[in-house]
Amino acid sequence: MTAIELRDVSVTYADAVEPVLREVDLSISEGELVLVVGRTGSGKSTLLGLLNGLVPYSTGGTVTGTVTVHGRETSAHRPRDLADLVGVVGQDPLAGFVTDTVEEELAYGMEQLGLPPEVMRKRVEETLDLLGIAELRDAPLADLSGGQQQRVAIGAVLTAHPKVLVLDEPTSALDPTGAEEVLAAITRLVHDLGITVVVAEHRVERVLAYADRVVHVVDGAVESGEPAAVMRTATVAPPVVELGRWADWSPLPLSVRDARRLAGDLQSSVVEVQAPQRLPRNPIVLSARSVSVRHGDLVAVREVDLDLYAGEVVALMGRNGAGKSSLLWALQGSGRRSGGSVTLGGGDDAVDPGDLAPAVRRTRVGLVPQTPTDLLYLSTVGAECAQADTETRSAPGTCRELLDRILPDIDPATHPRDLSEGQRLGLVLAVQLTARPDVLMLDEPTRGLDYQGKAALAEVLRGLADDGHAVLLSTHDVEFTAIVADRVVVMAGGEIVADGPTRDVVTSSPAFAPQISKVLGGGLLAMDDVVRAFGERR
Ligand SMILES: Nc1ncnc2c1ncn2[C@@H]1O[C@H](COP(=O)(O)OP(=O)(O)OP(=O)(O)O)[C@@H](O)[C@H]1O
Ligand SMILES: Nc1ncnc2c1ncn2[C@@H]1O[C@H](COP(=O)(O)OP(=O)(O)OP(=O)(O)O)[C@@H](O)[C@H]1O
Repeated sequence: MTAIELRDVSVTYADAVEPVLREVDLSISEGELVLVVGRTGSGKSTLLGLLNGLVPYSTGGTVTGTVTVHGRETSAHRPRDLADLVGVVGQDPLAGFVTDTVEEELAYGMEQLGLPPEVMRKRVEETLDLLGIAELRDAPLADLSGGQQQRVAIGAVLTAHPKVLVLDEPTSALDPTGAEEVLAAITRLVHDLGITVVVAEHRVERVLAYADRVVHVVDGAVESGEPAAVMRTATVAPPVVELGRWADWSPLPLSVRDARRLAGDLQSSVVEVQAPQRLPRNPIVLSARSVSVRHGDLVAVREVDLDLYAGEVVALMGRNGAGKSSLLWALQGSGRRSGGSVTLGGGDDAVDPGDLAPAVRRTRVGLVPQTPTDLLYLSTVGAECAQADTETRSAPGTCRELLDRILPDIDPATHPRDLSEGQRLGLVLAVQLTARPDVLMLDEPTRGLDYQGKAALAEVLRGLADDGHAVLLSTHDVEFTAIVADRVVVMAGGEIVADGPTRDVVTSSPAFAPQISKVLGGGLLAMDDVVRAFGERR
C-alpha cells in the first residue's frame, strides 16, 4: 500500500529565483523507514514539510503538483487536520511545545484526538519508558536539557500513533547511546505497527543501518533507492561510506559491522600509526575551581575543576542531562553558579567573567548557545555580518568570509528567518567567530551542518586555537569530535569522569569511538588519518 505519493511537485519560496524542489515524483510504501539526506540547505526540511502541509501553509511560497498521504491530498487540509495521520517533529523541539510539563505534552496530541483517558494514561506510561524519561514526568519543559526536550518532542507525536511519522534531525541533541535507543524504538514501531517513518538526518552514520530506503535531495531533485546504491554517489557520506568508496569495496558498507567484514587486510596493515597524543601545555586561559551549579534542588554541576589552555580545542561530552550546558554557561559568566570560582586570563589581568559587563564579556568569552537563533535580529544576512564586523572592529568582510568558509553561496539579501536550520547556525557561528574571543564556547554546534560544513567549521576552530585562543565545545557528535578536538572531557551526573587526549578517551569508549576507529583501530579516528596512513586511494 502506498502511504505517501508526490506527483510532479515543485516548491518555490517567495522572492526566490529558483524552485527549491523541482518536479519531484516520489512514492513511499506503508511501513517503510526512509532516510532523507542532502547538503545543508538542499531542501530536506522543505520535502518533509510538504507531508503535513506545513509547506506552504506556514512557510509561504508556491507549491505545484500533488502530495497525497494515505489518500488525503495535503493541500486540501490544514496541517492540524492531518495530525491524526502525520506526526511531525521539527528541528527545534522547544518551538513545537504547547503545554508546560512533560506529562501534559505527551498527552496533548491524544486529547486533541479525543482518546479515552485510560488509553491516554497507558500510552503516556509506555512512551515515558520507551524514551527513558519516566523520572521527568512532572518536569517543566523549559527546564529540560536539549536532549531531554528532543525525547519529549518525539514522544509527544508517538503517543498519537500516527500512520506516518516525520522526523527532522531527531538525533541531533541526543547522546550517542540515547540516539541508538530512540532509533531502535522507532524501528520497533515500524515493524510492529506498520508505521511509515520519514527521517531527515545529517548524522547519517546514526540512521543509515536502520533505513529501508534513502532519498537524496540534490540540486532541487530527489533521487531515491536502495541505501547502498544511493550512498555510492550521494553528496554526503558518513565515514564508513567514505572508507568504502576510498577502498572501492563492494557492496558498499553502511555500518561499522559491514565495514569490519570487508576490512580484513586493511586492518592487518594498520600499525599503531600515531605517536601518543600529547597536549600543548601553553598558558592557562580559563581556570575553574570547584564550580557547582544548582537548579532548585537539582545539582547539575558538582564541584568541577577545569583548566583550558591556549591553543587547544576541547570537546565536552556526556549523556543528556549530564550538566554540560549548565557548566558552559557558568564558565562563561552569564549563567547560574552556586559555588566555586572562575578565572579568565592570568597575572594582573585575571578576572572573573561573571564580573565583566556583558558587552565586554562577549569579546573575551563567547558562547554559541544550543538554540542560536535568538542571537539574530537584523533583517538580512548581509546586515548581520556587517554589524558583526563593526561591533568587533574587524575588517569589513571578515564575517562574510567566515560564513563563506563554513557554508558558501548564501545570498546576503536573505532574511535570517528564511534560512535553513544549518544555514542559520552557520551565520551565528560566523558572527560569533568574528569576535575572536580568548575563549570560545559552543553548545552543540553542528545541528543542520553537513559533513563538508563540519569539516570547514573544524578547520576554522583549529585555526583560532592555533592563534592562541581556547575552544570548548559541548557535543554529542562523535565524528565531529574526532576531527576537531585535541582533548575530550566527559561529564556524568554533574562531575568530570574522564579528561585526556581525544584518542585516549574516545577509542576506549563504545559510545564515543568514531566509526573509523571502530573499524580499523590503531589510533585512527577519521578518514583524514586513513588517507595520511595509506594514501589518497587504495
Ligand atoms: N520559509 C522560507 N522562505 C524562503 N526561503 C526558505 C524558507 N525555508 C527555506 N528556505 C530556503 O530553501 C532552501 C532549503 O531549505 P530547507 O530548510 O528545506 O533545507 P534543508 O536541507 O532542510 O537544510 P538543513 O540541512 O540546514 O536542515 C534554503 O536555501 C532556504 O534558505
Ligand atoms: N533552568 C533549569 N531548571 C531546572 N533544571 C534544569 C534547568 N536547566 C537544566 N536543568 C536540569 O539540569 C540537568 C543538566 O542539564 P544540562 O542542560 O546542563 O545538561 P546537558 O549535559 O547539557 O544535556 P544535553 O546533552 O541534553 O544538552 C538536567 O537534568 C536538566 O533537566
